[in-house]
Amino acid sequence: MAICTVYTTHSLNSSCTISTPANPHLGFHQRHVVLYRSSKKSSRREISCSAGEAQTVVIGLAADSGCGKSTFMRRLTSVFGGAAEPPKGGNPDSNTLISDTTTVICLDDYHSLDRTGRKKEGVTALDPRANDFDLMFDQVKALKDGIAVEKPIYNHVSGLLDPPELIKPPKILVIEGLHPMYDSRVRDLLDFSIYLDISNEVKFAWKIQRDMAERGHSLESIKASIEARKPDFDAFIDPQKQYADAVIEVLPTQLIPGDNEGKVLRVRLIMKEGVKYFNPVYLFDEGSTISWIPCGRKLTCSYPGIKFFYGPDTYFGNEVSVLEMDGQFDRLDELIYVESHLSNISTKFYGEVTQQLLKHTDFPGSNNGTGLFQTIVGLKIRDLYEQLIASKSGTPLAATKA
Ligand SMILES: Nc1ncnc2c1ncn2[C@@H]1O[C@H](COP(=O)(O)OP(=O)(O)OP(=O)(O)O)[C@@H](O)[C@H]1O
Ligand SMILES: O=C(CO)[C@H](O)[C@H](O)COP(=O)(O)O
Repeated sequence: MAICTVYTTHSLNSSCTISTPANPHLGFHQRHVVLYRSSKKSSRREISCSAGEAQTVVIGLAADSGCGKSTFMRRLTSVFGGAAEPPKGGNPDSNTLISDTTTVICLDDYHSLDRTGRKKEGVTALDPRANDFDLMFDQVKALKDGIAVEKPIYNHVSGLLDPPELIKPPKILVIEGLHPMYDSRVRDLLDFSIYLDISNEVKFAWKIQRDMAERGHSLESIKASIEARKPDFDAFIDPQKQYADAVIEVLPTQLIPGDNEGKVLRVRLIMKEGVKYFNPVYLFDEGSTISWIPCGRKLTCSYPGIKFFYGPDTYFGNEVSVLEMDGQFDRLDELIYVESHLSNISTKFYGEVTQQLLKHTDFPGSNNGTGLFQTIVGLKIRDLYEQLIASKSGTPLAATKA
């Protein structure tokens, strides 16, 4: 029997106890979750429990708002099978998504200042002063150690901090949002990290598409909101990319000179070398530098065509491999031709990448490098998870993958 700690911000005047079922995956039996409150600050309380050997695998996904995190999460969850849903019977405005294997928590829930508070203090949500990194660290660590937490909820509808929700330790915990790699304590808990690096031109085009077409915002207000966030984005969000194991960089195409419409994209998958359980994907020949135009007999390409690049590089002083795709697919089923020339993609069967993309043609970016690379990173995360679990249980993994 070990002593475990539950971290909570729950606003109850008196303490109460909830029995929770054992978590079979972790071999962990948690006796009680204790909800209590002594002050407005987060509190911790020790309880009796027995912890098993296995741990939750923690993945960090960083990006600015409106840069495709939700879309990426939907692709990742799909790779593991099963749908991701908000906690059943909970707050309808919860930001959490739970599936059989993964729980995705949104780091907006660790805003320490609500909308009014930020306005009063004159800070944006990107500013570390508007976020509670102590609680974020305590709770991610607790979940990684197999301990349930009472996580706050930031309500994007009301702009208020709602009463917390119970999060049980999943097999894979994804922490997504503005700051998963900002605090070194939280960063050290990550088994793998991803940064979605959307260039200003493309971010603007996506924002217009969503906020103007779907949410009725004016062009001026979209421009003003991007400009207002930019200094804090540059200071606190963008620097996190130096820590990421994989970066998906989205830029305007180079196939159409002077294009800044953001419709045709040049997408780069930057993969750090030497990361445990992560072998970078390569095109044709590992370590070579390759430029490939696949358009011809096996791939239909209309203007402006498709161009791939693969090669070694350095990124913030780290050795990386870069795989790049510029352009878009006319026929998604023909992606199999490209897939068959990629190696280390961690598929379980021939054509799995193509199948995943065909399953979700309605997701934004399915016909270009954003969808292709998000899907590949999803497969690499599945592989990393399986290798981590096998290494802990001492079971060798069957060598099957492409
Ligand atoms: N790969 C893509 N290609 C084209 N447009 C995209 C792509 N990914 C995202 N978008 C656009 O950006 C919008 C936001 O995407 P998504 O909801 O995935 O981002 P998010 O980072 O989760 O946003 P938020 O943090 O604001 O909830 C989409 O509605 C779409 O208009
Ligand atoms: O950058 C953001 C992350 O999604 C949001 O702007 C932040 O969470 C504040 O939310 P809201 O604008 O709903 O008050």
